[in-house]
Amino acid sequence: VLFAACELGVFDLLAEAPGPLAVAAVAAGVGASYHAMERLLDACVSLKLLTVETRGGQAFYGNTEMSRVYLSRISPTSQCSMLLYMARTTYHCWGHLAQAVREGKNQYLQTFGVPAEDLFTAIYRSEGERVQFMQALREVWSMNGRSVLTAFDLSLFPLVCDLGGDFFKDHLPEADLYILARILHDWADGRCSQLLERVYRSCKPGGAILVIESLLDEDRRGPLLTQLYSLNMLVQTEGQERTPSHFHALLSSAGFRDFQFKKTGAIYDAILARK
Ligand SMILES: C[S@@+](CC[C@H](N)C(=O)[O-])C[C@H]1O[C@@H](n2cnc3c(N)ncnc32)[C@H](O)[C@@H]1O
Repeated sequence: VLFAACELGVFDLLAEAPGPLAVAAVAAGVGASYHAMERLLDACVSLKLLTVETRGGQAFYGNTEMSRVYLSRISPTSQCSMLLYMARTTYHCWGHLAQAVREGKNQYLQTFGVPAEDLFTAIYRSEGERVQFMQALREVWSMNGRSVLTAFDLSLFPLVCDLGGDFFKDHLPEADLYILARILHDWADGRCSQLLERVYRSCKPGGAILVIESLLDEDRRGPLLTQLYSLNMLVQTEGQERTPSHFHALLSSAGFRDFQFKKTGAIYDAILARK
């Protein structure tokens, strides 16, 4: 329901309207069937995605505060691109979850007919898909960027490296701080170790690595969102979400020390380790 309402532009139309709109106006505004739109809007109301008020026997629909802030494209904290990416890509991969659990691997071949030996060739299987994924990735930082970047005092590290090129093969520049946000969760332990060892070798003495990921509780009993992300990593990548001690083991075997982690209380958490 959420995906369809986003895809149809219902939240955008309501965000730009001077006030709540009747079904006919919404259906005409987004080019949809009246009767079908009425059902979608009513489901959105029950899901607390929309408000409804009745005047003169007619229902008028508007955005809830949450929809206004996160679901309309004109909002600076919009999450629309991520929702569209989830609707068009992630959701389809989840349809093969049972098979992913049987095989222990992602479902690009079954879902989209593309082999996933080279993971990001499958993820970026068309230019449109690459652009959609990039736009989607950016959005979360409008909500969660501040909490991960203020988790530690980063003023000690003047030269920061955002890894580009092919980080498994290309030369990595020397820097005081390397930020790996949502990178390690794409990869199995062996590939993570390979990358972390490369980062360690390039890192200046006294420098650090900042890993930004959604951390599982040490006993793996939660948070539910992170457990679901970990299943998402199964259907879409070669990786998983990890506990702090799992990250500690990976980082310390690459040479890093002084491991610290901070749970931010939001989706993504932060880990800092020093060379
Ligand atoms: C889940 S995204 C995270 C992107 C960004 N750090 C963020 O948090 O928004 C993983 C990123 O890793 C990049 N990537 C995958 N393989 C790579 C490689 N071999 N070298 C460099 N970047 C790579 C992808 O292009 C993608 O942008």
